[in-house]
Amino acid sequence: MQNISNQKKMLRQKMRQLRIENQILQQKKNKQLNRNIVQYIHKKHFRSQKVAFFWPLEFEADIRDSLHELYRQGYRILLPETPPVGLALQFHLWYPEVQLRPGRYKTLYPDTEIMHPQIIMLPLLAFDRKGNRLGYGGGYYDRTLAVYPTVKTAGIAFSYQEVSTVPVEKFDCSLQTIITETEIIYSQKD
Ligand SMILES: Nc1nc2c(c(=O)[nH]1)N(C=O)[C@@H](CNc1ccc(C(=O)N[C@@H](CCC(=O)O)C(=O)O)cc1)CN2
Ligand SMILES: Nc1ncnc2c1ncn2[C@@H]1O[C@H](COP(=O)(O)OP(=O)(O)OP(=O)(O)O)[C@@H](O)[C@H]1O
Repeated sequence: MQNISNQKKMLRQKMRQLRIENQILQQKKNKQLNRNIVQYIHKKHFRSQKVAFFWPLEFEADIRDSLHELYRQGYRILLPETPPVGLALQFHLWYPEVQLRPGRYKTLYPDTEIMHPQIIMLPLLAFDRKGNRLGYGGGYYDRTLAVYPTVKTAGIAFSYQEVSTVPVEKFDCSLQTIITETEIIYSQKD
C-alpha cells in the first residue's frame, strides 16, 4: 500500500487536471459561489470581523466579488503573504484601491499592516464531507491554523472538487465548513 504522501501527490495531479477541464464551466458557477460565500458570512459572523480570504491564482475560484461586497458592508478583509516554506502565512489588510505585490508562487498580496483573522477562508484542490482538505502541498494553511487554533475555517471550492475521502496525515487541520456553488456544508460544529 502506498504511503499517504504519495496518495496525496496522485490526488493533487488528478484534481489539477480536473480543474483545467472544468475551467469554462467553472466561470459560470462563480456567481453562485460568491453568493454562497456572502450568505455564509452573514449567517455566521458579524460586521467588522476580520475575514482572511486569498487572491485567486489561475484556475481557482474567482472570489473577488465577495471581497468587494463584504468590504462594502464593513467587514475587514485580509489577504495572505506567503513566507518561505516552513513558516505560517501572515495576513495583511486589503481594500479595493490597494496595490498588490507579487509574492511567492505567483501569489499577490497587499503590503499593508499585519492583522489577525477571526475567520479564515481557505483555497483547496479537493475536499471531503468530513472537512478534510487537500492543498498544493506547501503545508502553509496547516501551519497557519496551528497558530490560530480558535479561528473559524471555511474551505471554498466547486462541487466537482469533492472526493469520497481525502488522505490525511497527523498534522492536517480539517475544515468546519465547505462552501461550494451548490451548498454550504457544515462538516463540524460551527
Ligand atoms: N490563491 C491562493 N493563495 C494562496 C494559496 C493558495 O492555494 N491559493 N496558498 C496555499 O497554501 C498559499 C500559497 N501557497 C502555494 C504553495 C504552492 C503553490 C504551487 O505549488 N503552485 C504551483 C502551481 C499551481 C497550479 O497552478 O496548479 C507551482 O508553482 O508550480 C502555490 C501556492 C497562500 N496563498
Ligand atoms: N503544523 C505543522 N507543523 C510543521 N509542519 C507541517 C505542519 N503542517 C504541515 N506541515 C508540513 O507541510 C507539508 C505539506 O503538508 P500538506 O501536504 O498537508 O499541504 P497542503 O495542506 O496540501 O498545502 P497548503 O496548506 O499549502 O495548501 C507536510 O509534508 C508537513 O511536513
